[in-house]
Amino acid sequence: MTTDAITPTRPLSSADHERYLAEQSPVLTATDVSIDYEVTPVVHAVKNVDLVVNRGEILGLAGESGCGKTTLAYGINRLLKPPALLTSGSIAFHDADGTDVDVVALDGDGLRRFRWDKISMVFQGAMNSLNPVISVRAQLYDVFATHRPGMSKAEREARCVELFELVGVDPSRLGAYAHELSGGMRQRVMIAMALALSPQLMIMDEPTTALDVVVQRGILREIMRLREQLQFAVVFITHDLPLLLEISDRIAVMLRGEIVEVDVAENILHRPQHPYTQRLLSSFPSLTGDRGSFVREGTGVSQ
Ligand SMILES: Nc1ncnc2c1ncn2[C@@H]1O[C@H](COP(=O)(O)OP(=O)(O)OP(=O)(O)O)[C@@H](O)[C@H]1O
Repeated sequence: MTTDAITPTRPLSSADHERYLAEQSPVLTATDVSIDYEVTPVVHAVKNVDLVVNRGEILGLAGESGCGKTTLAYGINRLLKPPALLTSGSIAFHDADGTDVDVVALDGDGLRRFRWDKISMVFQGAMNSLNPVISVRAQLYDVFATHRPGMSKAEREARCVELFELVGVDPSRLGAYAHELSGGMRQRVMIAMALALSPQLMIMDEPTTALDVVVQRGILREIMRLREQLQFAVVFITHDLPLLLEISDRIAVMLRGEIVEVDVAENILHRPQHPYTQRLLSSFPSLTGDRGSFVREGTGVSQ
């Protein structure tokens, strides 16, 4: 049997997963989301994805490079640009104030207000996307000027200090320019910016991949501590499954644009259902005790 032969109408999951879902309250529900890149030939990057993100959880999104993780994240946050096109689906954001926001219908000011305020994103390679010619303080001030125009200068400064303390950077570095900060610090600053408006959901796309393991660990611990303290949900995207198993409440596994399995992390590790999940796990010998073949032999997606 090949993984191609398995076209579930919904991702594989377990009773534990259903129980977990039933006990949580969702912050975001994506239904039947499909995204194409309108190039020749068309790339069907995301195919009929259903995904629920619960308030305060860390949902890991796993899958090899090119499977559509980033495209899905951009779709959820309405950041797609041509040639990418959302061809089907609905995305509902369940605000803490009790209202539901139809994310697909947002535009103009409504969309600008929604992004960063409700859902923020730490992009792949974000640490290189700080503006090099203004201080990090000025960049944080910009976020407040756009989204919290009523804030006084003293309030902005106090919030900047608070944010730096939250992410473990000495507030004395607020006046620094990007090139004066280490990679790890820049990434922490990006996380501070993503936290600036207290979003209910943060999407993190390979936020620590470019960092060395010690710095990476420090930042991951910080993210886990922060989400406990501040109660935001995280969609954490990476191809690093062992890392996801450590930090996630649930994990969704993506293969060629589809979510093929979603479950609590414990079940993904010990009782994976889908052959691709099993293969992905076996490619990390440290997880299974066996020698992995996935990476070594490049036997990625076929059985
Ligand atoms: N601008 C584009 N034009 C055409 N195809 C694209 C474009 N951007 C991405 N794709 C294709 O869409 C598919 C999904 O890409 P995407 O970047 O979402 O995957 P990913 O899982 O996030 O991978 P990575 O971890 O490498 O970022 C891939 O086949 C990719 O080649």
